[in-house]
This record gives sequence, C-alpha cells and structure tokens, in this order.
Amino acid sequence: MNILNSQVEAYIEQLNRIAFIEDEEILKEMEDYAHKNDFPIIDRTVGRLIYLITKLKNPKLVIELGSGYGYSAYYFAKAMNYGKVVLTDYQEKNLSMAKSYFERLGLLDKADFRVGNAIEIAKEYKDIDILFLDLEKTKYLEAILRLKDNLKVGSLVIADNTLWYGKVAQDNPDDKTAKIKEFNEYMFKSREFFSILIPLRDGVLISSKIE
Ligand SMILES: C[S@@+](CC[C@H](N)C(=O)[O-])C[C@H]1O[C@@H](n2cnc3c(N)ncnc32)[C@H](O)[C@@H]1O
Repeated sequence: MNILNSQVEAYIEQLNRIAFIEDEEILKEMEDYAHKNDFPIIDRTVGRLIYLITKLKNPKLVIELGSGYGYSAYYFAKAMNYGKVVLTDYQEKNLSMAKSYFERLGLLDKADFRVGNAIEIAKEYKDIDILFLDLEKTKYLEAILRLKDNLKVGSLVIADNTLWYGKVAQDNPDDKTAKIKEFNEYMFKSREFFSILIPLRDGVLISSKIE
C-alpha cells in the first residue's frame, strides 16, 4: 500500500523511471516477476534509498534478514565497493533464483547466499555495518534484541514496512501491527540507537547504532 498521495507517488515513480540505472532490463524482469507472483519486494524508490545509503556508508558487511529472490540485495551489492551482502531466506528456491540473477548481474563475488532462519544465520556474524530487516513482520523486535550486539557502533539498521499499510497509526491494532509498533517504539526509545521513520512506500525505519 502507498502511504503517500497517489499522484505524488506516481510522480516519484516517473522520476525513478527516467533515472539511468545500469541493470534496467534485469531489474524490470525482477519487478515483473514480483507483480505476476504477488511477491512482496521493496520498490524502486526504497531500492534507490538503499543504494544511496550504502554509497554513503561504504559498508564491509551487510546482512539482509529476508532476501526473497534478491531484489533488495541488488541495491546493496551494486553500491558496495568491497565486502559482502549476506542474503538469507527460509526458501531454497528464492535464494537459488537470487543466485542466478546475481550471476547475470555480475555481482556473485559480492554476495553470500544462506538458506535458513535469518536471525540464527545473522547471529554468526560480528561487526555488521548494515542490518536490513524484511523478514516476518512479527520478528523485527526479536531480531534487533538478538542481533544488536553483533552490530558495529555507527552501523545502520534499515527496516521495511514499518508503517504497515498505515495501520500503526490506528487504534486497536491487530497482532502483527502491534508487533511492528513495539519494534518502532523500542528503536525510538532506545539510547543505543538514533532512529527516524521515513514515510516512503510502506515506511522505512532507519537507525544508527550510537553506542
Ligand atoms: C518481503 S520478502 C523479501 C523481499 C526482499 N527483501 C526484496 O525486497 O527483494 C520476505 C522474505 O523473507 C523470508 N523470511 C521471512 N521470515 C524469515 C525468517 N525468519 N528467516 C528466513 N527467511 C525468512 C520469506 O521466505 C520471504 O522470501
């Protein structure tokens, strides 16, 4: 769902489409797959935000929790100068698609593909520079509580869908919405993080680990 006024959303989308991006054809193919199969992926706008943040941050280690078939991971990998993005997903099929897209994109050397429980896999890594949350929405708070000590000071957490169709702003939230609200509130209250929630698409929360 789009939180923004649909005309404004369409205008931003128009800008996205006139912007040059080297891998346009393959990205379009990945987006078409999502539309045909009703597979939730970040869109171009959030992808471009991720690309820009990654360029500014110059991370060595990015961990994605919930990678699907690699669309969001593309923007990290493309912007990275060195190091790796670790893609995680429960579904082997998703990651084998991701691998084949990454092969076509010439990005295989910038990625590791790990099938299994994303939080357990991420636990194996120390000194994470960027942690991207796009797994089951009820798991965001658990993920941050279990992984915050694996993040470098100065690292970033980027969490998608944190406005959850705008439902976080409504009274009497359902269980999933309540879990996302808990996560958002934790990130804003915590003295370990400095957080902002950007109302792009379905909401992107970005936090810096400050201590
Ligand atoms: C929203 S999709 C990811 C889309 C991807 N980030 C993108 O924008 O291109 C969420 C994915 O996370 C996977 N997933 C959800 N919870 C998970 C978990 N706890 N461990 C591993 N994978 C998980 C699902 O199988 C699904 O493919």
